Amino acid sequence: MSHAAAFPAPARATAAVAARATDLSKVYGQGETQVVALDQVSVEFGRGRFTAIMGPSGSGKSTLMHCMAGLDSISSGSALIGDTELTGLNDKKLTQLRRDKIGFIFQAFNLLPTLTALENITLPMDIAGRKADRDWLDRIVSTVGLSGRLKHRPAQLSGGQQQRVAVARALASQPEIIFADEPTGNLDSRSGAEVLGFLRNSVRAMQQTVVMVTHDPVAAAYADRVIFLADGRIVEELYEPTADAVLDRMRLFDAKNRTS
Ligand SMILES: Nc1ncnc2c1ncn2[C@@H]1O[C@H](COP(=O)(O)OP(=O)(O)OP(=O)(O)O)[C@@H](O)[C@H]1O
Repeated sequence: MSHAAAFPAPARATAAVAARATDLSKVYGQGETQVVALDQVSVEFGRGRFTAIMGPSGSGKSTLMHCMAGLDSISSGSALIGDTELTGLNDKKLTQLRRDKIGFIFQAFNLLPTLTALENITLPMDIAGRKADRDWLDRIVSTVGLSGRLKHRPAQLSGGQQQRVAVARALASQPEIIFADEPTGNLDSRSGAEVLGFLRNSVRAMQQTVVMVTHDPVAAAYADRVIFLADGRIVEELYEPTADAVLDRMRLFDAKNRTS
């Protein structure tokens, strides 16, 4: 009997996928003020892959990320993190899932000002009552280039360094998936490149799964794959993107929008 036959297809498919949306819809409001923010979106985020989500303002990028991360409820369809279906989880279970399986990186670094860099990095694990794996932590801290800065407080760090602390914090617990919302939006291009390079490294060297919302074609080019949203639907995908290829697609969508 072949190995393929020994492992049923759904189990193998699940193992390679860190998160999945199936016919996911999100509707805000009712009646005349109703907005369909996501319209039956189906997408898989492969484990150990770096995916960028792009699209015009209002196309549903943040909504997709928030629904997948259990930060917002979904109207219909399903959203899975690993094998866990988010719909039906109560608030306590959702909080646990976010804490244990998901890492977050936001545009505003969201560090606690009174804690040192190291304390910020280990905070989520401290709250969860989990001990950070020392070797893993050392590896993250040295890869992210913060070894000499661990006792500094956020105000004593540059924007790029602060965001690298936030990236290290997201990586510390080796989450199933990291969601990054415009992680370089507040950074100059050099600091942004450092943060993105580090995120890409964490995918290559540590098999981390990263999903990142961005408006920036240069940032998107760090990803393995770019998904384009328009009006709450996935309209295009690009693998191994270059900034130029991403820019071309964006221009194409703009032109289509102007003529439709
Ligand atoms: N809480 C809410 N209540 C009502 N409508 C909302 C809410 N949040 C988002 N929307 C609407 O849903 C649609 C998708 O919004 P979303 O924030 O996901 O877009 P986006 O692609 O992330 O935009 P941007 O690039 O501007 O951040 C928009 O039309 C928005 O106005």
